[in-house]
Amino acid sequence: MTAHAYLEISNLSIQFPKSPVPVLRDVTLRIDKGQYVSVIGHSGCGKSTLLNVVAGLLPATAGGVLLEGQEVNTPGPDRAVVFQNHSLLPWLTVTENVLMAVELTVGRKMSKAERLAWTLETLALVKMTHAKDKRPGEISGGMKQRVGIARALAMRPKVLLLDEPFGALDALTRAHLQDEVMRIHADLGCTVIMITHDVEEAVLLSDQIVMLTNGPNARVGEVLEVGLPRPRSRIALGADPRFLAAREAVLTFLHDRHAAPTLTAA
Ligand SMILES: Nc1ncnc2c1ncn2[C@@H]1O[C@H](COP(=O)(O)OP(=O)(O)OP(=O)(O)O)[C@@H](O)[C@H]1O
Repeated sequence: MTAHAYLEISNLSIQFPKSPVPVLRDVTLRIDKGQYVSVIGHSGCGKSTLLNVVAGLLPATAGGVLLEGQEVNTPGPDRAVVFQNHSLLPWLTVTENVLMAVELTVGRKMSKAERLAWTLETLALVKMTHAKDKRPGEISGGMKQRVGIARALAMRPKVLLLDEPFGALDALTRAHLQDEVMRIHADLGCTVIMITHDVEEAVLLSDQIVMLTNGPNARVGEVLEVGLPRPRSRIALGADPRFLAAREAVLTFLHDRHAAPTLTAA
């Protein structure tokens, strides 16, 4: 018998109750501790569904997920999710939004002062100290997403699950946040699974890119190892043949071999 990987998704199939076919079929992935893994595939192929199973928000129809050998079947602070739309509580300040997550998870054994210190430390990690007393309505979209990331990081999760975290941001803000997430990943060493539609983002950030085939019955079509050394600079990589080759491989998968269903049907 082979040893378990740090995070192991085994023969996972998901079928929603009223659907005649599974969304995902027989998905198997082995992810090492500290790896940054992106999942890419056409709209509707089941990326969020996969992430929700790892988060423990959705049960597997067949197969399952193991984290450090333990079966995942409920949500837990060891797996924190960041969604595309930050979902901050508008009546709480930035500090209070993060503090709430701390109080519900890692802060249970801390004093009030320790919880606040932990919260402020996490806000510093995402460079949001300057806006700690503002409410979500008073800060930009990019800043809200930073707070959403801080709220997840405040739990110091083993696995950070990012569901298109930069999808709603303009290109410049997006680039800044990608750089921040790369730095945080290097600093904290957490394992990351990120869903994205952006091929360059996937190559820039990831150790591994998991490409899903079109749904229903989506499966892992290919896994690309991105061997680019870290730390990575977007400027330097722009002309790096290894970066360009990785980008080309993902684009070929998505647009030649597994074109969007609407395109092939046309
Ligand atoms: N709770 C649910 N009940 C029934 N069907 C669902 C449910 N959630 C998702 N689906 C269906 O499962 C399929 C995969 O959805 P999912 O959101 O995982 O795709 P995705 O790859 O993340 O899409 P996108 O890139 O557009 O966000 C879709 O056909 C969707 O309609």
